Amino acid sequence: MSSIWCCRPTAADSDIVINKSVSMAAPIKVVVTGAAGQIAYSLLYQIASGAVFGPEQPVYLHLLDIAPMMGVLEGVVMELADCALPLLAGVLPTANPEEAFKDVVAAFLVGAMPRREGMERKDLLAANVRIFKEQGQALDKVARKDVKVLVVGNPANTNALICSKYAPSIPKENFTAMTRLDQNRAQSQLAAKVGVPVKDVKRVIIWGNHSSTQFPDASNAVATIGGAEKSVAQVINDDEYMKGTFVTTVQKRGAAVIAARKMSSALSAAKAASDHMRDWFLGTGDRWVSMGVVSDGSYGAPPDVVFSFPVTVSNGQWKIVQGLTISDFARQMLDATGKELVEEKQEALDVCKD
Ligand SMILES: NC(=O)C1=CN([C@@H]2O[C@H](COP(=O)(O)OP(=O)(O)OC[C@H]3O[C@@H](n4cnc5c(N)ncnc54)[C@H](O)[C@@H]3O)[C@@H](O)[C@H]2O)C=CC1
Ligand SMILES: O=C([O-])CC(=O)C(=O)O
Repeated sequence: MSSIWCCRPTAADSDIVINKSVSMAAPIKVVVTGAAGQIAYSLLYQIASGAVFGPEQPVYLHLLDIAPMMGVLEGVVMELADCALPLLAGVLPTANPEEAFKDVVAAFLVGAMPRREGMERKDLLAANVRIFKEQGQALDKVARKDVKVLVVGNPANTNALICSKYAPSIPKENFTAMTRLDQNRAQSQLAAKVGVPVKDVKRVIIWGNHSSTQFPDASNAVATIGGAEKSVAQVINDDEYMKGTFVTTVQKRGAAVIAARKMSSALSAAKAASDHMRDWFLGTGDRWVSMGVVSDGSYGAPPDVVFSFPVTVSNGQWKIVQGLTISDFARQMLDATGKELVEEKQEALDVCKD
C-alpha cells in the first residue's frame, strides 16, 4: 500500500500501515462506531489531535459504519489524511464489527439512529438496542478484556446495559453511558446565571437516565468567585430556579437543539464524549464528573441498570462519590429516573429475545 491510509473496508489488521513519522509511545487502537455520522465528524478530529488520550499518545482509528455508508466513510478518511495530524498513526474503515473491535483499548459506540423532533430518546429503543446486542457480542469475541466502552447512541444508558450483558467476558465496570453532555450543559447554565467562567463551576451532578427524567442537581455545586469557593445555591438564592427552570432547561436541552437545528446535538456531543473518555483514561483528581455506570444500588438507585452518578476516576477506575445528602426533592427525582431505567431495561430485554 502506498499511503499510510488504509481505505479498504475489508482490510485485515496487518494491512494498517503505520505513519513512520510517529515516534512517541506505541499507538493504541481506538474504535468509533457511526463513523460516517454527525457526531463522529467532530469526534474523530478531537481523538486524532490528542485531546482525548494526550499529546504524546499516537492512535490508530478503527472506523465502523454500515456497508451503505462506506463511500461516505471514504470521504471522512480522506479528510483525516488531509488534516496531517502527527498523532494519527493509521485508519481502518470497515463495516465488520469484529474487525473494528479487534484489540481496541477504547470504544466510542456512537452509531445508532438519532431522534427527530417530537420523539423521546426511549422511542429509539426498539430500533437501536439490537445494534448494542450485536456489538456486545463482537466486543466479547475480539476486544481486549480491559477495553473501556463509552455508549453515546440513544437510549444510551439502556444500550450500555445491553452491550455489557452480551459481553460477559468483559467486566461490567468497563461499560459506561454518556451523561457528560448533560453535565456540561448544567455547568454552563449555572456559570451564566452566577456570572463566572464555566471552568469556575464545579460539582454539578447528573443523576439517572440520559432522558427527560434525568436529575441535574446543583445542590452541591460550588463556584469560584473572587478567588473563594462559594455555594452556587447560596449565591443564586432562588429555590424555584434551582428546582424548576434550571432542571427543566437541562432536561430538555437536547430537544431544544433538535427544534432549532432540525438535527440532534453533534458538536457538543462529540466534545462531551472526548471529556468523558479523557477523564476515564487520564483521571479526574478530586473533580467530580457524571457517568452512567452499572448501579450497585448507591443512593437507593435500582441495581443492575446503567445509572448516572457522580464519580471520580483514578488509575482508569471510576468510583461513585459517596456520602452526599439526598433531600426529599432529590429522592423523588432519583426514584422517577430509576423507575424509567427499570422499565427501559425490561423493554430492551424483550426486544433482544427476538
Ligand atoms: N448520549 C448523548 O448525550 C447523546 C447521544 N446522541 C445519540 O448518538 C447517536 C448518533 O447520533 P448522530 O451521529 O447525530 O447520528 P447520525 O445519523 O448522523 O450518525 C449515525 C451513524 O451511525 C451509523 N450506524 C447505524 N447503525 C450502525 C451500526 N449497526 N454500526 C455502525 N454504525 C451504524 C449510521 O450509518 C450513521 O452513519 C444517536 O442515537 C443520537 O441520539 C446524540 C447526542 C448526545
Ligand atoms: O436529544 C437528543 O436526541 C440527542 C441527545 O441525546 C442530546 O442532545 O442530549
